[in-house]
Amino acid sequence: MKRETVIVLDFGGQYNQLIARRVRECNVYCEIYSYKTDLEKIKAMEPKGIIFTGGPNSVYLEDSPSYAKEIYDLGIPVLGICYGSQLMMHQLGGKVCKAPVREYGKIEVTVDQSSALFENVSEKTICWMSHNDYIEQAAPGFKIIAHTPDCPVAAVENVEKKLYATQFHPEVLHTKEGKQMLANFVFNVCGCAGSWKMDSFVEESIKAIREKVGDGKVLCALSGGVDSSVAAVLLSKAVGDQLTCVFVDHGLLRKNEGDEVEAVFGPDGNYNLNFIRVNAQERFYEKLKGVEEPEAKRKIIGEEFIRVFEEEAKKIGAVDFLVQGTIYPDVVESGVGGESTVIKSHHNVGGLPEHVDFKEIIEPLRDLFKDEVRKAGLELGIPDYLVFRQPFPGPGLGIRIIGDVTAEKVQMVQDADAIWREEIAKAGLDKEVNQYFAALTNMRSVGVMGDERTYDYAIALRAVTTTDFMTAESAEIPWDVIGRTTSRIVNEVKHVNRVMYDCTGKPPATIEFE
Ligand SMILES: Nc1ncnc2c1ncn2[C@@H]1O[C@H](COP(=O)(O)OP(=O)(O)OP(=O)(O)O)[C@@H](O)[C@H]1O
Ligand SMILES: O=c1[nH]c(=O)c2[nH+]cn([C@@H]3O[C@H](COP(=O)(O)O)[C@@H](O)[C@H]3O)c2[nH]1
Ligand SMILES: NC(=O)CC[C@H](N)C(=O)O
Ligand SMILES: [Mg+2]
Repeated sequence: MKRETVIVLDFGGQYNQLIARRVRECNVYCEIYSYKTDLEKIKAMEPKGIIFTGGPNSVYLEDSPSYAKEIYDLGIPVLGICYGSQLMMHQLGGKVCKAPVREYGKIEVTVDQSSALFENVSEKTICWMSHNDYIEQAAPGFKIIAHTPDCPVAAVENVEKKLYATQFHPEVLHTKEGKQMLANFVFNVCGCAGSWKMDSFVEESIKAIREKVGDGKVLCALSGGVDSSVAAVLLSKAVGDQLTCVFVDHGLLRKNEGDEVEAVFGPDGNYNLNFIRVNAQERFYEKLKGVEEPEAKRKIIGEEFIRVFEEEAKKIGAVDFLVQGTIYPDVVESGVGGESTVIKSHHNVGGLPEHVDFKEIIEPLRDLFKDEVRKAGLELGIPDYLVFRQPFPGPGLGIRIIGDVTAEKVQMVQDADAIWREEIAKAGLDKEVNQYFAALTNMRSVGVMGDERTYDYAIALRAVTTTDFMTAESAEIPWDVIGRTTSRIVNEVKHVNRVMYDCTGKPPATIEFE
């Protein structure tokens, strides 16, 4: 019997992997294919259902991604999401145009009538929207099943043809009952049984790594962060002594971080690893001198990392494989996960140089989200305090200092960041807030301190709550915590005379500043 499969057709949305993941959470196997995939190929897979993703384009413009119209006549259920919903309406005779009011963020959606898609969903339900265009008129044969004050067509259905579409994104957690809606599509509309189970990820990965590596040598890029720690422990279980972990101190780490990582993973630490710490501060500062453009900075850091790994590999001799703790969000934001646009080149994906002197890069966590990586970490017996640490980006403070990077600026942001982290921990907020840090805006402004005029830098404080780091909300930190932090920073950190709190969510901002 064929394995029950739902196919996600990728039109360039940012959340495609989330859609696949929600389907997998229903115990239904799911794969993502580009919209450029031939209809015959899709038909041959005999999917139980097809989901069209969102995407940045406008369906009514020429050259926007489209698909063979026959897909709607196969009798296979189709769910269109955002761009996907607009495409379905556009192709089947509805009208899509620029919306008079664009919707962004959480919006209350009113369900107008019962539908297989909305079983067990409240009549008024908070959904997450992100669109500039809208469906002005549904296609003939479709019934409008939900709306919002600014969006007359928030969801439609054609029961007979098993076609469904939502302007909002059910796959993101901000859509309160989105999981239910996707489960409704998968079970009620596609008629899936939900008998597929994800095999034990850890076990399968260890087996696959052993097969690939054989008796070769492996270098693991270890930052001490969650992802590479999980990758390193996984690798060490798989190939033992054939593994060497290399930790690079590029001078863009948080205060005292180099020593802390060494204490855990080094010779006196808890793991029996071949561990090398490379102090590469000077060469990174030299390469970054005077560079302001964020993507240029990311690429320089990405390349320099690799050059350091290559040099270390040469010293060890005969190293074929480089392991990185890359996870899915790194891939999608770098714009290489399918049809999505480049938001920022993560140093370990889009920031990699063209030529890398290893036979192969192994990335065992590449398809997982952060919370899934954490689950794998726990399964591997890594202690809670390591598994639940907040993430820290590979390019480090290099992308938290807007504009050019200097050793003085690094010190400012390190000191401010240490104060912010200390105050957050003291207030007992470190478990609730998923990522928090200080950044150095490149802005200088006038202040007055001790009756003297100052013309100094502004620090921005950031704290966000999120589960998957694909979307995030600015955390509501009590004012007294922000106040205490502010006065400590301006008093204790030289050349800072102003502190701001970033209230923006993601989107429209991102978590990091560059
Ligand atoms: N300072 C570093 N030294 C060596 N490798 C690094 C360093 N920083 C990042 N890397 C490599 O780049 C990968 C991606 O970095 P990233 O910050 O996303 O992951 P992480 O540090 O492992 O986990 P976390 O997201 O929790 O910080 C890491 O998994 C690691 O392989
Ligand atoms: O290893 C990394 N290399 C990078 O180049 C990078 N850029 C962002 N991040 C982390 O990814 C998450 C999402 O960040 P953004 O909202 O800023 O894209 C957040 O957790 C960021 O800290 C990175 N991690
Ligand atoms: N998120 C999306 O899929 C956006 C679809 C389309 N570009 C719009 O703005 O309406
Ligand atoms: Mg990190």
